[in-house]
Amino acid sequence: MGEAPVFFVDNLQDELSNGFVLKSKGLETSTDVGDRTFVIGGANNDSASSIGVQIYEKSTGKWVIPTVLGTKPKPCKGHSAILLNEDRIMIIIRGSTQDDCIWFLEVDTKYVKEQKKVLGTEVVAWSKGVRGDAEKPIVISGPSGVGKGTLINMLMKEFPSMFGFSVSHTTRAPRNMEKNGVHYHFTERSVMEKDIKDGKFLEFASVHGNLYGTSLEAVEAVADSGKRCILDIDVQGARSVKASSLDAIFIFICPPSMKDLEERLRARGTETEEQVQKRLRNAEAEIEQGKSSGIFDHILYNDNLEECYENLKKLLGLDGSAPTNHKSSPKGIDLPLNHSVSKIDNKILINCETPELGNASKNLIVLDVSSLKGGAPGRTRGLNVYAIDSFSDGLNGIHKLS
Ligand SMILES: Nc1nc2c(ncn2[C@@H]2O[C@H](COP(=O)(O)OP(=O)(O)O)[C@@H](O)[C@H]2O)c(=O)[nH]1
Ligand SMILES: Nc1ncnc2c1ncn2[C@@H]1O[C@H](COP(=O)(O)OP(=O)(O)O)[C@@H](O)[C@H]1O
Repeated sequence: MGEAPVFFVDNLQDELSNGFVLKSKGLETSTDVGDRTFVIGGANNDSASSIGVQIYEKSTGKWVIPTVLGTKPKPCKGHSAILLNEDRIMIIIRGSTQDDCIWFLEVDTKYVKEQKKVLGTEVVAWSKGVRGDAEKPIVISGPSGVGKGTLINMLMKEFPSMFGFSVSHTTRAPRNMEKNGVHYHFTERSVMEKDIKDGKFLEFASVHGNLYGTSLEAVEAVADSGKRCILDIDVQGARSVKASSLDAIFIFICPPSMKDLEERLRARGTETEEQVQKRLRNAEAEIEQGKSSGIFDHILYNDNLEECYENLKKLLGLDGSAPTNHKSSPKGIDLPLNHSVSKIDNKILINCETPELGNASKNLIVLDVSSLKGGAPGRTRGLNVYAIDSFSDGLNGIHKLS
């Protein structure tokens, strides 16, 4: 359990500093980042704010509507905004569900800067805040027919509550047993190319003559289910993920020999002769990349399937020698609609008015943002939350919300 924050409740910062002032019936905030002002919120719609983003450039006096990447928070009854490290704005949603109240609007992070270059427009990116350090996603690559799918299915079957599969998009035609939305999102090339242009993909690549890609939504859907995300992607995709801020474990699966690989690919019976030849031609280069590119943390040889599977589980700390370190996703925080927000160093202090106990009574929630990890396009992890039950007669106890 981390050290509870040491501070004195009575020297809270004035609530009116940058970003805390709620405008237009509390549904909009404005936060200055350098010479730009980020106005977050939106038109009132059934007394809920659509959480839009507008940027006011002081130097030009112009308003800019940025491209907004990532899944944004649901419409809400208002929010507080707190600038962190000049590159992201923490948003605390009022009156939201427990696990949906902390979000980060990234305005100048590495990922946003990259996407600005790719898209050629002003960009901001949403990243949902999650508590604790969930398990890193797992990227598994390897030549066609090596056994990636077989090994992943074994993991998902043995640990159904622990792992979730990132369902890729592809322009490839479905195989007999493949279901749309389960094995892949089978997609028209024009649709996929538009979504890529709109920044909806974490990575994409042309593989064996078809387009494949991992949408941000696919990764987030697994994270939201509280499971550890498994991505089955090619070496090009692994290279892109490695360069992104999605902190993952990279595993390359090698065949015992090219002869074995050819036998397996043919025995699977899912490709035409031409496709088999193309995949085998690509396999040699992929294996070379897998071994020498430095992308992969681990290289596993899939000779005997059971042995390879045991080695994979050992890599993931699942071989029974260590307690399975699967942490059930911690609960969110119970934020009442009425709260005020202050910041002291890396501590965000949320004063929760508890009218039912009279105005004198206050609960304090402290968010420790000193060890944040990850961020868009994935989740922002490492948020530590403490609750301090304080009544008019002084502090009544500090405890970390587990
Ligand atoms: N970059 C990238 N590669 C992918 C993605 N989904 C699948 N692939 C890779 O595309 C290649 C072909 O996949 P598939 O057609 O299912 O054939 P398989 O490898 O024989 O199972 C494999 O190397 C996959 O790892 C993706 O979302 N992105
Ligand atoms: N260790 C192994 N020994 C023999 N056959 C295997 C082994 N691993 C997988 N296979 C078989 O090889 C074929 C390709 O496996 P698959 O999981 O589809 O590969 P990938 O997903 O990497 O293309 C399948 O028919 C599978 O049953």
